[in-house]
Amino acid sequence: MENLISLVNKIQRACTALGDHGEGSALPTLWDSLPAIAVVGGQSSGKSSVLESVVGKDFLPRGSGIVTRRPLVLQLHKLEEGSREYAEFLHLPRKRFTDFAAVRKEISDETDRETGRTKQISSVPIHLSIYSPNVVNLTLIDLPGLTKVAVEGQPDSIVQDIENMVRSYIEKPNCIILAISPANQDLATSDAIKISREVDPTGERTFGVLTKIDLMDKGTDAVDILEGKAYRLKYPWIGVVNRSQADINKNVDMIAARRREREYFSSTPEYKHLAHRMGSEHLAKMMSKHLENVIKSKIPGIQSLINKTIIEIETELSRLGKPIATDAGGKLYMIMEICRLFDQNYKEHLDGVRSGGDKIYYVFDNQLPAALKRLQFDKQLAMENIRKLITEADGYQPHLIAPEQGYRRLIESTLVTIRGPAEAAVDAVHALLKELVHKAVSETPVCYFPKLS
Ligand SMILES: Nc1nc2c(ncn2[C@@H]2O[C@H](COP(=O)(O)OP(=O)(O)OP(=O)(O)O)[C@@H](O)[C@H]2O)c(=O)[nH]1
Repeated sequence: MENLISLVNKIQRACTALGDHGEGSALPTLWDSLPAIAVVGGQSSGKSSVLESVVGKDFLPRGSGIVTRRPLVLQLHKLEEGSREYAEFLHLPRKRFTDFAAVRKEISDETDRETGRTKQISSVPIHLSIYSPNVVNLTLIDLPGLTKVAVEGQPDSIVQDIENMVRSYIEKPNCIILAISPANQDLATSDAIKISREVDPTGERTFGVLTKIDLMDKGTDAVDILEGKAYRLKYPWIGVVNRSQADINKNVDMIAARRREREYFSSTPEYKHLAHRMGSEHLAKMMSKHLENVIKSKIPGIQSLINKTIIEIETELSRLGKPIATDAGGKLYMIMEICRLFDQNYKEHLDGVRSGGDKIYYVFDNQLPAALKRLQFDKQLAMENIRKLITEADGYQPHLIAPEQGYRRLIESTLVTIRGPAEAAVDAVHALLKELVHKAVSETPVCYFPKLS
């Protein structure tokens, strides 16, 4: 079963390498059909903290304002006990990061590379794989935090842009939504619950996570929510207690934080009875199990989509013809070869080896003579007209030998009459030659020709 998640991880990486980020990709998109878990929530709701707790490592950029500005596809791979943990980015294939502070820096730098050092966002994801004995196999997508107002340096559209980006991920039926809401705020105002209700009204694929339980006002607790009495979702709510800002400042490590979280739930009287299904470790295990089940149910569909895509791409490849040589000599040879093949086909069409050349003969043998016959030469060459033209041509001078000027005028005026049919014949032959060029192009096996108009 664990292999299923790794398999989907590999397919996701292949999609990104091929530029498939879902809708809008040039190729048929496979990305959209792969199940994934997207983490959504308002800014400072605790998304990064949840992700770090699940991984058990400090590795996400922190700071005030908007920090996550590109989707982060985080693939967790479980290693055998005792193995050394490391991280890898898809955009830096052969580089292993063992220092997680460097991972954090690379996420920031890579975000800046795409968006510039502005506070803009981009929907092109960063792919990070973490290999560790302390993780479960899981793929999570961290998305920018939903916000209500643009801060300085951001366009007014940022609020809507973030919402659109988040929506584009979570509205896909294959997306499992991890909706993060802070317990110290009224759930009715939770951005995560609001947006996930819109895209998943039945709650089939939404998991509610309640953070900051330790920060609730004295005398209040989250028992009603965690027991599913208030804000019922299809799956039970999971409460977590992440590191506070003071803990982060004091460099409290994640393992200690997880231990403290366990102790918090098992020793707080209100939550004792729920302790077995609370906390980041439980969250990670449950999401991994759920992801596996979803993948299992989607495998036949994914398989048939891959097969269909392979067939489509192979057809496209064979339509494109032989691969093009990379060196100048090879390219020149290929161009000459294509020209030669085209030339041969075209000539065969004209010569009658292939069809089409006979239509040109028909124009001269039938169309043009028929049109000429329809002209009224009788009127043009009537004695009366000839006499008039000849007389007018010489003016007051008597013609001595032959009325040369008159003959010329007569021939010129007759030629004007046949101009129309002659031009129609030229146009017809031109159209036929173009048609033969198209035919010869389509019959030339290597189709690298620019589209002929
Ligand atoms: N005490 C306590 N503090 C928490 C908890 N969860 C998060 N925090 C603190 O809340 C602040 C915001 O948490 P983050 O994890 O950065 O929130 P975020 O949603 O990723 O924020 P953005 O990236 O800005 O959208 C940090 O100072 C955390 O230490 C919690 O369960 N308990």
